[in-house]
Parts: sequence; C-alpha cells; structure tokens
Amino acid sequence: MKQTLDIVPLKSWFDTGDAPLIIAGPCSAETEEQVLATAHLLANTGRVNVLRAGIWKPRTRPGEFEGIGSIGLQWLRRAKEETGLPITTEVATAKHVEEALAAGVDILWIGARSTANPFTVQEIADALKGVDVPVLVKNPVNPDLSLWLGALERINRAGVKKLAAIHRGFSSYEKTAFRNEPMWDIAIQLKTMVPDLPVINDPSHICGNRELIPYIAQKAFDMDMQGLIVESHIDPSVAWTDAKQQVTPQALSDLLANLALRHAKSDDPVFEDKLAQLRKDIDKLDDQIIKILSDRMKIVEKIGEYKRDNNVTILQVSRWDEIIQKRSNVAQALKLDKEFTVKLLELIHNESIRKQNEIMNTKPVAEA
Ligand SMILES: O=C(O)C(=O)C[C@]1(C(=O)O)C=C[C@@H](O)C=C1
Repeated sequence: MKQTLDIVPLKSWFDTGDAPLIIAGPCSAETEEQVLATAHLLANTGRVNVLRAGIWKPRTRPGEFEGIGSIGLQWLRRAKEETGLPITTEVATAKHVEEALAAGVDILWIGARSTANPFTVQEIADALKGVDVPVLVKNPVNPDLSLWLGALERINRAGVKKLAAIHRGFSSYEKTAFRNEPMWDIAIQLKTMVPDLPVINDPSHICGNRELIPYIAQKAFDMDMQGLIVESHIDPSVAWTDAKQQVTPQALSDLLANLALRHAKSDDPVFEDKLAQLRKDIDKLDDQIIKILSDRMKIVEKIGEYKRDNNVTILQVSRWDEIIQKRSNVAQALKLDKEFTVKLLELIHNESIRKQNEIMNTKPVAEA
C-alpha cells in the first residue's frame, strides 16, 4: 500500500548531480586532531559530500565509551569551517537537537535504537518543529517496517520535509556473516511504499567488518538506493568504537571508485526498446499465470464442496507433501530455485485452505 509523506526531493536539499550522496567520517569523535585529520583526508578524496561523527553514543552495555559529548560539536564545526564539508551527527534527545542546531550541524540523524522507541522519536520531532534541517532516520533495530515508517511520519508531521531513511540492517539472534542482517526485502518494501523517499545505505553497520562493505555497498546501488553512510577513521586499528568496521579515507576512496553506479533508467533508446519488448513478454506470461491460478482455485473450491458434503478435513498433509515433492523436482529440472518454488507453493496452499475454510462453513446449495 502506498504511503504519502510530504517530502521534497533529495536533489533540492543536496545536489550531488548524477552521483549518490556519500556521508563518511569516524564512528565516534575521539579527539579534535582525529576529527580534523579525518575530515581533511575525506575532503581531499573529492568523493565525500558530508562529514559524519558520533558525539553521543548509545552503547549496549554501561561502562563502554558513550561519546565525547558536546565538546565534539565544536570539533565538527571547525572541521566544517576548514574543509567546507557539511556535518552530521546522531541526536537522541531534544537537548541533543538544540545543541546540534546551535553548533551549526547541517543534517541530523536518528539512530536505530531511537527509531525503535516512539516516545524518543516524538520528543525529537517536537524539538524539530519549525526547524528547516534535513533528518535521516535509521531503521529500528528490530525488523519492523511500521516502526520505521512511523518514525519517518512523526518527523515529517513536525514539518521536516527534507527527509531520508537509512538502511543499517536489523538485529537477529541467529549469528551470520553480518553484524546486522540486511533484510533487503524490508528496505525494498519501504521504497515501494514511499517511492519519493530517498534511502541511504549504511554498509558499515550491516557488515560489522570492513571486508564485506564493498559487496553491500554495490548491492545498495543495485537496489536503487541514493547514497551511502560509511564509517571512516584515520587509523581504524586504534578506533575507540567499531574498530573492525571502519576504513581509512584512502580505502574509502578506492572502494567508492570501484563501485558501479546504477541509474533508475537508461537514456539509450535501444535499451529502452528492448526492455519494453521483454516486459511485454512478461506481461503475457503474468496474465497466463493469473489465469492458471484462477482455474486451479476453481478446482480447489469444487474439492472444498465435496469435502464439506462428505465431512472430510480440509488439510491433507500427505497429498500436500506429494505436491511439494513432485513440483520441486519439476522446478529443479527447469532450473527454478527450490526454495522459491516451495515458498510459492506454500502461498498457493494457504490460499486453498482459506478458500475451503469459507466453503466448509456454508451449507450445500440444495439446503441453503
Ligand atoms: O487435494 C486436496 O485435498 C485439496 O483440497 C487441494 C489442496 C491443494 O491446494 O492442492 C488443498 C488443500 C490440501 O491440504 C491439499 C491440497
């Protein structure tokens, strides 16, 4: 279902021409020297549009480094004056918003833990009323699209029209190669629901290690995301936070140079013609799929009536097992992915059960 947010296009508040928006900088501001040195090296790459640094850090356990605090804002401000790069930091309370704005922070971002808490988001939204500052909203820690959308809506209702989402992946109990599971389908759903909303990818927090960053960053561009926010430190080996996932400004520059940029459309008419033809072929096949599904469902309904009239259960596990087995074999022979085939059949089966459930509780036509 489409959702509307009253937003202005990214280009109107940050024009990067044809290139994606690149935000980079240390996970945490540690010292003035570190912030300034990183900022200069990043600016010198010519590939970075905005400098980031965490000042207030929500840490999972107490006792860890919780950010340098307000003093860091002055370092960021100086970095901005010296390099010309706009600056951004995370805010989690109304007081953070006030202090960041007073220090001339150009873009604010809301972290994943804050997005997960509507009280926090509302407090930030209230502090933003009447302020014309761009806000980036990270996805919540848990895989909950409504919560992400809800946070964007709260900020938007406060009057913030320069709005974007940050996809930083989701916590998962199961340990995988990623620190936070990308769960691309959730970000894709957000993009489908709010097509005008720019989505920026955060490969550092998805990966948790620098090695996987190029893979995720490329995938983000392939998924039509409008930018990247990447953690970069002059010397990641001594970083106070997230050492494993930070890259040097030089490594970031090399990484960005090696990414293939994608565009939502091509201006080559030959490509567009060929695409239009292939899409026509798909349209025809999709119509056939729908017709076949409708024919199948009519038979399912008929079976449903026989079952009702003979007091036979809807669910027939052995028949269903047989279908999964036989059709998966056919699918494999036709080079269709097995997992995809099983998921599709399960969807169909659930619909059969729903349909037969409706029929089970009606009377046969003769008795009605
Ligand atoms: O074969 C049946 O008994 C049906 O009702 C059809 C069908 C199906 O959709 O293929 C539906 C439900 C059963 O669990 C098994 C199969």
